[in-house]
Amino acid sequence: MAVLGISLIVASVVFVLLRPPQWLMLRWQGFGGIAAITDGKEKEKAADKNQRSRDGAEAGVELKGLSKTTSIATSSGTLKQRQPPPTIAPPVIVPPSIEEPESPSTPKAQAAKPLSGAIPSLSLSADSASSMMPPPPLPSPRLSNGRIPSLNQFPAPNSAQRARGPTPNRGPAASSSSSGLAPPPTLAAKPQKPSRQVVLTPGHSPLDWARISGPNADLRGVVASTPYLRVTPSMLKTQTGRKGKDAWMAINGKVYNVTPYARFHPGGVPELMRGAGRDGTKLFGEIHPWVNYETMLAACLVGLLVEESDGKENDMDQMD
Ligand code: HEM
Repeated sequence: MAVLGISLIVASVVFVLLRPPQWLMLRWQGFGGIAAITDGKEKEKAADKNQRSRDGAEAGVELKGLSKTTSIATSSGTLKQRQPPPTIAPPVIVPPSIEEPESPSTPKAQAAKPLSGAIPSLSLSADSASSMMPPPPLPSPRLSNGRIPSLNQFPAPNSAQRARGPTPNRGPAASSSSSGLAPPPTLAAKPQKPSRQVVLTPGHSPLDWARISGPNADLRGVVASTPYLRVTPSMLKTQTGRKGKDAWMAINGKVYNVTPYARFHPGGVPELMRGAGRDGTKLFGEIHPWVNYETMLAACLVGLLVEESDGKENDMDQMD
């Protein structure tokens, strides 16, 4: 029984091989893998070419005319050989010199001749490169000074990330234009200028001044029982620190005796005396507006700066 079944299968296979049905032929044609052989001469020729095409298929040779209708010609009445479907060859470049004119009436399989055994390969010649992706753009032209322009500024000057309008003033460090981490400007910010401080004599440091000008200290230079005075500009003008008199200075409406503080002044005595006998509010604010003069000179407060007429009408002792 098994022998009978195997025999039937073998007979079927032999029959299909010898007389392949039409639908099977079309499918093979779709794969481009069958060629017709018309006579015995061509049969041998094709067999030889098939062998070479199988060898050359891996090398990228092309079978021409395979998409055209082919049939198994039986002009001689003999069963013709059928070549197996070749492997799908990768796209190759066929030089025009090996193209042969085809007759439209006699489609036939034709294996492309191998290029003298050489394996076709892609080349980067000018012709082939023209159909490829264009190369990346060349770098920007050099500047007049020969240097390649670079993005040393981020964001770029024309970037949308850059704020419009003039560059905001971020304090003294903004002039360097390289640091955006400068502290925000405040009224207490200290400008970056060369220091004009002087070397204080021993015993005249800020700590020494804080010690001697404590809460209970009285450094006004007047009789201890004297109340706060109403100081007119003419009175203030006489207190210049010369001719044995103390130096008074008005700052924001308050009059201080700055003589005790002079040798403790970090800016030096001459600088301090520039405001002696006058209203030094503007001068003081131009140099060091951050200095807490009210606390430092609390023990030196003489009185209040008043108008000239107020000083004449009222007695200085009546000042509160
Ligand atoms: C209005 C007259 C004054 C002038 C012309 C003057 C001038 C100066 C100058 C030039 C400096 C050095 C600034 C620097 O570091 O380069 C300085 C520092 C200083 N002055 Fe005056 N000063 C005056 C009044 C005062 C008064 C009344 C006080 C008292 C509260 C005072 C307290 C200080 C302090 C504490 C410093 C050190 C500031 C710091 O290190 O930041 N100055 N002054």
